[in-house]
Amino acid sequence: MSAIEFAVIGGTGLTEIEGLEVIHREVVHTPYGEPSGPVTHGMIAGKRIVFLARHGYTHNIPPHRVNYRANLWALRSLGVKKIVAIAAVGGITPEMQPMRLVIPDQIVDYTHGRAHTFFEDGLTDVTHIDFSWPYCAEVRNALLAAAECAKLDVVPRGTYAATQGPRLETAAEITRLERDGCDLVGMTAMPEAALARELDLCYAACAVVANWAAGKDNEEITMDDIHQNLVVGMANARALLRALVC
Ligand SMILES: CSC[C@H]1O[C@H](OP(=O)(O)O)[C@H](O)[C@@H]1O
Ligand code: HPA
Repeated sequence: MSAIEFAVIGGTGLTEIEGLEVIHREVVHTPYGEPSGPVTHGMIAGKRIVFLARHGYTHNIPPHRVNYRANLWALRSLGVKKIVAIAAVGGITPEMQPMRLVIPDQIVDYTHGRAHTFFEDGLTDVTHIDFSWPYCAEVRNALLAAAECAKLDVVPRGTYAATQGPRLETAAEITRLERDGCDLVGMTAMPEAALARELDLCYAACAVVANWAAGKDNEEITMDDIHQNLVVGMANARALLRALVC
């Protein structure tokens, strides 16, 4: 069988890839415990990919409880080298309008208490990865090229603020994130991106703006609005994934 081209980690609004020709689902056990669910092997536009739903296929695992280490370890154990993460986010700066796709290029980590490294068991020399550029250029560039090829509107950069959740932020917290230089806010980029780097996996993300972040318009943030925006945004994200393998 052909090699896996890349893995997709789907998040809120993408617990399966419509149009994916499923080959089989594989339960993978790891030294770090169980991943969020079985890994789905499938074909998209004639290429082999694997898919994993970050919050579980029934979307029941909150962001601070995702076993990020098991997810990344499982994908690598299957031979995955490249990962596209799909992530719903709140938009902070004016370009980051609901339903838009963004290919972020930076992260600020505000999470705490998550298992965030593979290098802590004392079995290897103390290891400090370079994380100056947290997203892998090769997959980022492939996403940008796919967007151009499919004529999809994407914002080509943005700083992702990773918050702890599961609650949404206060308006004052969003003001602080904006002051810190953040454009987008979500709850899952960390430790996911850093763990991918620790395993030498080429990892980049497509963020889908689900709502204006707290205080950015005068409306209450409702899950109904988020879901409606994600229906449109995720359809574009799926088109981007198809273009990635065309
Ligand atoms: C209000 S939805 C918040 C939820 O959606 C994002 O998940 P993901 O990054 O997996 O798409 C965000 O990080 C939160 O977990
Ligand atoms: O406003 C938000 N904040 C944090 N995470 C999110 N994921 C979607 N929207 C948001």
